[in-house]
Amino acid sequence: MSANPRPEGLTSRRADRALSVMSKTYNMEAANDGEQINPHGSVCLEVFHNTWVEFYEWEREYCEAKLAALMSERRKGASATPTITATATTARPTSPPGPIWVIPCPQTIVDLSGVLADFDAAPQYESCTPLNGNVYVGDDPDVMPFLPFGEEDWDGSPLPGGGRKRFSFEDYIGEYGQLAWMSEFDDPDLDCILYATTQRLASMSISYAQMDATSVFARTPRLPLLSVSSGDHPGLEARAAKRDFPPFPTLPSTPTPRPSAPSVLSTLKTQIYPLFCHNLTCIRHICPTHSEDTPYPHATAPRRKSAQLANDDPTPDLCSPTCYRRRRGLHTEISGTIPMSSSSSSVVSPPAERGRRGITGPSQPAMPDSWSAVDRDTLITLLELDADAQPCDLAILMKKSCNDVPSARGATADLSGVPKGATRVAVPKESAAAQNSVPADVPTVHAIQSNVLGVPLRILKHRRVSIWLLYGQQLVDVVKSVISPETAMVAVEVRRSAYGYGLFLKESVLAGEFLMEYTGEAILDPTCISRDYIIAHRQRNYLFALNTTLGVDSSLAGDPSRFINHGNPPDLVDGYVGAGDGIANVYSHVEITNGGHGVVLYADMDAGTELLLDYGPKFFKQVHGGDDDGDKGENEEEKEERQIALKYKGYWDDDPEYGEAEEYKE
Ligand SMILES: C[S@@+](CC[C@H](N)C(=O)[O-])C[C@H]1O[C@@H](n2cnc3c(N)ncnc32)[C@H](O)[C@@H]1O
Repeated sequence: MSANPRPEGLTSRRADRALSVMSKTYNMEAANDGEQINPHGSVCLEVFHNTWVEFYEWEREYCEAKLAALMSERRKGASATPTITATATTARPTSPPGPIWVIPCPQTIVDLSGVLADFDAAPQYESCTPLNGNVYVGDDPDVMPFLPFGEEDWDGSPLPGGGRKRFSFEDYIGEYGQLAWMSEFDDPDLDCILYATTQRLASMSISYAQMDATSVFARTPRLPLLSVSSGDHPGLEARAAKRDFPPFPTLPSTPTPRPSAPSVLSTLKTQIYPLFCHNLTCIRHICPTHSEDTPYPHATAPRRKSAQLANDDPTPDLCSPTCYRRRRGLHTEISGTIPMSSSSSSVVSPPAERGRRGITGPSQPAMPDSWSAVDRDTLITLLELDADAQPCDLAILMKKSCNDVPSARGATADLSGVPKGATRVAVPKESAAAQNSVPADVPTVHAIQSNVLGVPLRILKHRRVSIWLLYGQQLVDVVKSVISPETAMVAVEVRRSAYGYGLFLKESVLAGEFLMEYTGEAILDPTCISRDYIIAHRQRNYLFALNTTLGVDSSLAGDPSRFINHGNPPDLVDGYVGAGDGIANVYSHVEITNGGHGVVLYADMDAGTELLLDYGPKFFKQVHGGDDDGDKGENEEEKEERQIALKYKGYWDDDPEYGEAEEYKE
């Protein structure tokens, strides 16, 4: 592919030299320090050296392949488009002191021949790291991360009174202790190489402790290995947990896998639930106010058979045409209570059940072939929490076909009807009517749902189960992991819109349906304030109110919901000044989601529609400089009010249940 000569051997010659320098330095320093040469030291050095060489060889090929893949789509319709012929040469960063960094830096040469020249200029937008949940940042480090160029005026246009509005450098710099270039450079490639090295060494049965003991990797304060932290610098493992890796062999695949559903759910059952305050509004794991003991609810036998449950749903219209209940005519043809007996002639078995009966006689229905062991465990746990959960709700939660759920549900039950794996509780043999009534003194499925799953129906209908827990001072993802973020979110795409980019639906959604969570960095007030300068300068605000303590900012990390533009409230005749003509079709709500408060978005509309959310009355006036001289004309009180409005541009949820994030106050 490349017309340019590749620098064969260059990288490895340099790396060879580097190894010899490193070995000498290592041995010399160890000798100087009177240390014994660690027998693992040379192995660590050699593996590091080889990994370094391989990484940069791989990186060049990877970048070229990526470029080619990115261009292939464009080429299809653009045969005559001119191409760039050039070779980009990037040098690795030069060396700060330290044994590892005496390595002469190799050059990476990326061949750009064949890259199309006519890329469309994209609308301005902030780059963003993808997230599938809020990350708690709190306060930014005391380092100024952004230095606008001198020529970047407010927006390039003259102000009404003459002159041009410029970025307020002095105020902005005052927010930080030092400038970014004054702080030490953390090379992300070096973390990749180090991490891959440690994985390789581990596979050679060299333990992390042994690697650390060589001190090969820990000689400079910037490179503590694994969990070792020096000063404010987190160890390699802590850094690795917070980043995505490129797909270099032996690096963890991205995104970092979340704990699998069974382990999350069994943790919930055995470890977290007993510590969790049963009061839904309480966020403490050991709660001094609501101190009652709340044991994990006993699984109860289902009181209803699938066919009966089909009749319970008060909102049958929510079902799709493929719903098993529709196919069996249950919505329209059967009214009243379906007889309890499975031998009742009016109850038609779902296809899977019928098939099994034909072969094996009157045995249990089987798990559908497409269901994995994790699916099965998830279903069992959900049935343990609510043995009589609606099959259609389960189908939504599990993202499975409605038709599959009844047979899967049947397959989890043994003859007495208790889900397999559940703690058995004797179910008195009573009349059907008595079984259907909920005894007052037993923690019922409704109580269980209130305690564990939050508001049951709403959550079930909105495709998500979320729970908020503090466990051992850590925020723990619990049930939401059952549903992967991808499947819990409706299909959307980011396209150009009237205001830069916008977010559009790719599938129709129902009234009030859960769309997605607005994720980003959960930041505290001082960080909100220091980021205000950038917001005002770029005139793009991605900061959303979360609670009294935190804002969620998706300017640096977030999900596609960050592209939702503003729409005026439908009942506001003239809209807000400077806010365009669009009408809001999305509403937001602060709810308890996995790991803490989260902003969630709901909607009602057809595929292709652009999602628009009402940013609130003050947003455009105060964020987008309705005031001619910006901050200058404000007194302190006005400034504070503006900053608060900025932070809380979203809707306040004044429900006391979601009031304050106590854990962040401490
Ligand atoms: C959360 S971002 C929305 C995504 C943004 N359009 C982008 O391209 O990244 C909010 C910013 O979009 C712009 N915006 C959104 N809705 C707008 C509207 N109705 N009128 C003018 N600007 C709008 C403003 O710059 C606002 O600060």
